Amino acid sequence: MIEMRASSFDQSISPWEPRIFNHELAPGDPLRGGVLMLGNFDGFHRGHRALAAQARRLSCGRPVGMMSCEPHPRAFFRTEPEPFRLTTPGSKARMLTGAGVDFVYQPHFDGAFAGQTPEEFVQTVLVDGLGVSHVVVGPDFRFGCKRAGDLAALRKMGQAFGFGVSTAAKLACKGSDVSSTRIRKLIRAGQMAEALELLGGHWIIETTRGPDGDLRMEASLCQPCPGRYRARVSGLARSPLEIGIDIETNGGVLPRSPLQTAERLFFQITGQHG
Ligand SMILES: Cc1cc2nc3c(=O)[nH]c(=O)nc-3n(C[C@H](O)[C@H](O)[C@H](O)COP(=O)(O)O)c2cc1C
Ligand SMILES: Nc1ncnc2c1ncn2[C@@H]1O[C@H](COP(=O)(O)OP(=O)(O)O)[C@@H](O)[C@H]1O
Repeated sequence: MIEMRASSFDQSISPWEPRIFNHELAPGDPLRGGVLMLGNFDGFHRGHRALAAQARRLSCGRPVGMMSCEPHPRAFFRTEPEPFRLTTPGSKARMLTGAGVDFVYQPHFDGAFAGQTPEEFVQTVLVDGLGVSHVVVGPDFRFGCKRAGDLAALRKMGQAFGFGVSTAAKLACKGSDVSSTRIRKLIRAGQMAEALELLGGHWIIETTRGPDGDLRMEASLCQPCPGRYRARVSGLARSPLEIGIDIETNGGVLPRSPLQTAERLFFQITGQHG
């Protein structure tokens, strides 16, 4: 376990958003041969960012990718009360900006995908489908049918198939691991400042405009306590960069400054008022 420091991740590279796809890579695709991080990466918190920094350090110019299943396995298996997600695919891509991640492999998580044995997943997805040269996982990463595969199994298969496997110590804050579950609890409990610290300083939420014209958080997103938050909004030519937003109990989002009309808006929450 490594205790978190104020600026322990590298935000300096890849200012663009990653390429997102859910299919295998054709022979000759420049993304084949990459370094792939495995997990779900909901929220892309500072533990995830530490893993991404490690993948980037190992890459030596090879593409860096992230696997991120859709829907989230916890939604598929109904092991988490909804709504729980910290990121939608769109907001996760924005959270990834600047983190040095070139692509997101986003397979559809269904019964057939979940039913693959660890060996089938490695052979079909990692080796044949993506042609990975290296994978990076946290020490507790599990994969394959009934979560049968672990780090030791992955290392063994890496040797057999000729790809490298690296891990990183879990990043911790105040003595406990940084995790998506911990951040969800903080957000629900109204402890936004601490949640934002673990997320790396900001949380990007996706909103859509309902038939009544009001903005609402995407239904799958974890609901913060109602209240006023500081936010930045991007992609609107004539709108202020920094605004206040009120988040209501039902996930309604009311900007405190007039904004141009848009069907879909991403707000980067940076703090809470009062
Ligand atoms: C090929 C593959 C198959 C999986 N099959 C299962 C499964 O049968 N049961 C399960 O709970 N999770 C399965 N998972 C999901 C992961 O183990 C998943 O990350 C985990 O359930 C949720 O992780 P968390 O509890 O660490 O958030 C599978 C993942 C992969 C990549
Ligand atoms: N605090 C952390 N430090 C380092 N790696 C982490 C941390 N939290 C998760 N990981 C790793 O990141 C990958 C994605 O983890 P995931 O299970 O999606 O996140 P979480 O555990 O936060 O729900 C996995 O390989 C996991 O082991």
